[in-house]
Amino acid sequence: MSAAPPTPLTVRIGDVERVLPTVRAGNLGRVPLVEFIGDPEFTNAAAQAMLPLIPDGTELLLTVVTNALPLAHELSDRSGLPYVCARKKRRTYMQSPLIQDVPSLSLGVAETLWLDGPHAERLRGRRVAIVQDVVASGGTAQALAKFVVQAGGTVAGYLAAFRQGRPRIEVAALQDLPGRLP
Ligand SMILES: O=P(O)(O)OC[C@H]1O[C@H](OP(=O)(O)OP(=O)(O)O)[C@H](O)[C@@H]1O
Repeated sequence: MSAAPPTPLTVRIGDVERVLPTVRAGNLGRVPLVEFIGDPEFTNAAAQAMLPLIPDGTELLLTVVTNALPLAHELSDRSGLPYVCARKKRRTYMQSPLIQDVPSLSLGVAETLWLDGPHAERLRGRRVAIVQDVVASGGTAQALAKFVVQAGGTVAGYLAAFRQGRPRIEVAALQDLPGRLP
């Protein structure tokens, strides 16, 4: 007998509704997949709804490629706050980049984040909010927070469109998603 097909999870942000596909992710098993890339309507709705989640006193947003980037861009545009983006690959043009490892327990892959030196410089002395599409274990958020501290800034807080499961940091999110699906 074959297993029953997974029940799709439907989310709604403002007027925009999406059915999230279900994927297998590392040792998490099946999880709902959030994709902002290629979906400006969903991205814009999330960015608009996230505006009130930006901590008071925030001077700059910090995010990371890939899926969080369009969201942070729209949030920056709407809030008027500048943003900086960490990468997941070292680029040849980077100058004295800061480096942080993310030992991702949830997705089952370790990752290295790179923040170009001139971008790191923009964090110095600033109150920085960390922006993500999804926070699951919180490992990526913690690595981004280390960049802020390394660069001489302070972490104003963490915000995400979705909180998945039980992250090890306190994050303001629009909605909760199950950490794993049955
Ligand atoms: O809280 P954590 O357990 O660290 O997981 C959260 C991260 O995982 C996802 O990224 P993904 O690895 O899918 O990369 P992508 O955005 O480059 O697709 C998501 O976009 C977050 O950045």
